[in-house]
Amino acid sequence: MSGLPVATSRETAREVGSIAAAYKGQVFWTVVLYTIASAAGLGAPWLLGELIDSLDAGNTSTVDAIAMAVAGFVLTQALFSGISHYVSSRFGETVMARLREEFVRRSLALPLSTVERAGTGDLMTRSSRDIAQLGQVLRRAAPESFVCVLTLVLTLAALTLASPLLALVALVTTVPVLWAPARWYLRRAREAYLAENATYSEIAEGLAATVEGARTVEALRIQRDRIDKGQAVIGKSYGAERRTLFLRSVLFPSLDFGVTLPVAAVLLVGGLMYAADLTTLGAVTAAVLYINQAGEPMFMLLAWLDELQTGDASLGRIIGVGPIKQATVDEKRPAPQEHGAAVRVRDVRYAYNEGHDVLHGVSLDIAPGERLAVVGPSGAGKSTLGRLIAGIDSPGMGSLTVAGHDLRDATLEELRREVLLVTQEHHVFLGTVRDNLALANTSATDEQITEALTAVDADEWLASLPHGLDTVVGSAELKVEPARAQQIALARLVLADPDVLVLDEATSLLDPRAARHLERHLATVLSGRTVVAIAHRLHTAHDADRIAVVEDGRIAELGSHDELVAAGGHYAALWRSWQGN
Ligand SMILES: Nc1ncnc2c1ncn2[C@@H]1O[C@H](COP(=O)(O)OP(=O)(O)OP(=O)(O)O)[C@@H](O)[C@H]1O
Repeated sequence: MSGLPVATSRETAREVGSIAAAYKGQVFWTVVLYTIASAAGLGAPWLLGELIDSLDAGNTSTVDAIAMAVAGFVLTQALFSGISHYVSSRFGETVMARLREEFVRRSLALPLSTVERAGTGDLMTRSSRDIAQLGQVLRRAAPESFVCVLTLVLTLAALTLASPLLALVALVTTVPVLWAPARWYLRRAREAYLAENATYSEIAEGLAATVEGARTVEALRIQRDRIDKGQAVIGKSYGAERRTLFLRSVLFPSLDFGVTLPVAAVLLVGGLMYAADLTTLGAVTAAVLYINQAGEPMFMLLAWLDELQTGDASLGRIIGVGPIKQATVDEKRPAPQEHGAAVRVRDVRYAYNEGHDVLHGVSLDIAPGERLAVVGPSGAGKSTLGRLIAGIDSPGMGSLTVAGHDLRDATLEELRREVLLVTQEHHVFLGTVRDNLALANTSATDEQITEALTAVDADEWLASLPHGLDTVVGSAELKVEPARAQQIALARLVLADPDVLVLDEATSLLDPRAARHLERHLATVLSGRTVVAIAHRLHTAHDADRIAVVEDGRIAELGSHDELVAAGGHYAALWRSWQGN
């Protein structure tokens, strides 16, 4: 199982840039408000230095005025900090909403085969844990880090004004001590957090598979095996968590040291300077207060770096899900005037695992509106061919077009309009019958939904429901029988009304008589659409315009029922044994 892709650091940086550009106004006001709040915080130490110098000079008349001014600065800082927090939280929530919506769009635009290969656990973890982690970064880490940087720059400027020499002492004792551990940490953190998050996906995937397959696990008595597998993944996750914990346990003590050292150095050098009459007591006091004040943002900034790293890893996982393929107005293809599209398959090869082709150069032309049945032994490659025609997988070699278009270039909307696949697996979502059917066509009226259910012989079932289309289905109490779910899936197909339909054993759960009745009824409703019907029951083949017999990944026979029976090949043998049964 291969996980979904993760965006590179450059791609996440580009995404952050595009978010900042999209919310210029909010970013601007957040910066302005935080700058005012941070600048106001610098007034008090300066004034306290002034106060000490005045008292040192025996002047007490300015004490009240300075105390009032200090109170004014403190109040201004508190007020603007509050407003800044409010503005940045709103900004964070807005961006989160945008990212969540984008994540859903990206996930829905993923090719089914990609989701199948990645497993649902990865998507689930990205949509829950990663989004929550990113929310924490946007709401707190990003604005707080910004405030820390701003406060540090302004504090350094104020410190330089108070005493350039002491500012130099502070810089010399801080930067090298913090630089080395921060650099060491940053070089390792992204990879380590990505690895940690990937293990959460694996845990979720394993749990989801065990829960979904609980019956099979019970039947095969493989509980121990599932538990062992779960524990192995948890062990891996524990290892990944220990790695990030190790990184943090090196970073944080270094930060503590790097923040305390300059205070001691400035006190020492400032004391010596004062003793040598090179500075005033007020300047040393202001310098020490500034450095002390800078300690907290410095420590916080490096601590937030940790959060920013996890946020970066989460953003990479969220936007890495895939680009959103949207047709521009020019690219949009005109809707076909008539239903039914030609399917052209040319020398198509396909392998699930490299080097093991399951289709060995299939070529096939299906005319618009033709019904082609595909028959053949189990494992011959019929479903694989169906998935390729439906655009779920792309051919490894060769070309495949529907109405002249290569499905690889199609947007999700175009794909939906052009070709749909119905297999034996169907899901009935918890909701009303109407909601379940309108999934295929959100603008469908009640009348159209009823007609679609009639087309698949489910009209009597609908009439028997206590609240008709408003009846809620899909929960444990209102479970829909698998055969009924198959009818619902086919009714969705009628509502979606694509040009090409691929039916892979789509009526296999119905009894043969009901299946044949449904297929004939459906054929009338869908007349004119191109249909590829993969079938085990040969009555489907008998009713089709042409039949393709697939054997060992190749088309072994192709022709109408009568032609193939007359030819006396594999199909004729199959038909004889089917009739015998
Ligand atoms: N997801 C997959 N990963 C790997 N191999 C696969 C996968 N799906 C199918 N195969 C293999 O590809 C080959 C063709 O399978 P396919 O399902 O297309 O055959 P089929 O003719 O539809 O069989 P059936 O009638 O049993 O459904 C088989 O050997 C099968 O084991």
